[in-house]
Amino acid sequence: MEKTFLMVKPDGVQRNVVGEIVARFEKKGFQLVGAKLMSIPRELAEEHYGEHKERPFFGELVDFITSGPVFAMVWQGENVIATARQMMGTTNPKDAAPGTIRGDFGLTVGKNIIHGSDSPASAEREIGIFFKEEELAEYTKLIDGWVY
Ligand SMILES: Nc1ncnc2c1ncn2[C@@H]1O[C@@H]2COP(=O)(O)O[C@H]2[C@H]1O
Repeated sequence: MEKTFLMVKPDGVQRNVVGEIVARFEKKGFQLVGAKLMSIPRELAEEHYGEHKERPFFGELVDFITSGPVFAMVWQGENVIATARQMMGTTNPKDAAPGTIRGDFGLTVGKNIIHGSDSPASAEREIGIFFKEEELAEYTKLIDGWVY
């Protein structure tokens, strides 16, 4: 079963939408296998956003993601990487469709509420950066028979 890394960014935590975001993925049928509220150390933020190192907004991005606690999560389910990105909406909330997380809660690309892995390789890398093996729960939900 596919896993992805999702993170409510500092703006989402401050704006009290953690519960609503978790509820959306739960209601969709995905399974939460790991979660924690945490402050990201600068080095971890730089590693997480390493692919953007040469971008002009890199410093701003790292400053922002370390500016307050984030809610880091691992979710599991069929096609969860792509489906979660659809549920998040486009990176820039100004283009995100209503009904998506960024479309409903965000206004600017710098404060776009949520991050989600964009491929199986980045999901594996990001889960490994943020979570230890023992922080992830493997369990069965009886309701899965009504989801799949
Ligand atoms: N022009 C920009 N200025 C500031 N931040 C940006 C810009 N473009 C992209 N980003 C951020 O860079 C982030 C990289 O991955 P995220 O999906 O977390 O969401 C992206 C945006 O929040």
